[in-house]
Amino acid sequence: MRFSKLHASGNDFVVLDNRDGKVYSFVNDLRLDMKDFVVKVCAFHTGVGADGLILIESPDDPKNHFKWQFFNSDGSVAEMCGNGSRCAVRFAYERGIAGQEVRFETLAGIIKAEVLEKGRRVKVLLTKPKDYRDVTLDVKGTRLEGSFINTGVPHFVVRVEEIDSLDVVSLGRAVRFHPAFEPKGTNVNFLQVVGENKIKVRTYERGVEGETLACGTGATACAIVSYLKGWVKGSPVDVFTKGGDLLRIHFLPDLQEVYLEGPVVWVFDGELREELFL
Ligand SMILES: N[C@@H](CCC[C@H](N)C(=O)O)C(=O)O
Repeated sequence: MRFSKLHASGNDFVVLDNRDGKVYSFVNDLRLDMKDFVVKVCAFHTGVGADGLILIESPDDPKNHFKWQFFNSDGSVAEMCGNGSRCAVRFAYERGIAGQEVRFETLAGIIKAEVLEKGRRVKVLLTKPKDYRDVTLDVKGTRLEGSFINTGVPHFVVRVEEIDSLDVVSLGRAVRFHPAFEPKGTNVNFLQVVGENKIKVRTYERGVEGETLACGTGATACAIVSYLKGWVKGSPVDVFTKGGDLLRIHFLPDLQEVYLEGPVVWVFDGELREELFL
């Protein structure tokens, strides 16, 4: 089973072309379910290793170039993934599934994207931010006065003064499973303002259950909350990620359009063997 490995600012994904349904046949023939398949493929050391897995499928509406199924590395399905979108768009562009302007179907709605620099950069029009509210939590003896916002998937955002020394995994896990966000939980983002229209972000990701090197919808959530709180002046906001890459978040003043832009790397192509699943 052919696969490709791409990463967007260190948020890495296994991408498979499932337009002919072959991935489902492969999984069924092995008497697996998709969750088992995803967990084994995404496992570091014993699998390919990735934060998530993306299936590229034929669109329901022919006006769109493709539909995707997005899975976190724990096998859970997420409605959307900003960095995964950038990888999926690069894959579709290089495989001739789409041109420079791309439209694809997700559980969060139709996502439009633009291919830049022959796919080495991709700019994605995310879903309109929604469900914005302030949230105060007491976790592990710490009071977190933050905000909740949905930028395609749910995000909790809190500003801190010193981000590098933060125990993101411990605090992040406590917030991710907090009753305030039941039943589906939330991604957890910490941000530090590091300049005019510049923030640094670290993210504990739902479904990866750990800190990732970048989170696109998380970076966007932090940029939008920073704008709404007046911590930055406006668009574009530069987001420095854990992995060191810079993501650029563009948006209209009324937030009717919000874009995530950044680099994409196509790492390698490979072949999944059945023995991985035995
Ligand atoms: N890394 C992604 C977010 C992927 C989904 C997230 N883990 C969730 O389950 O909500 C991004 O770049 O947005």
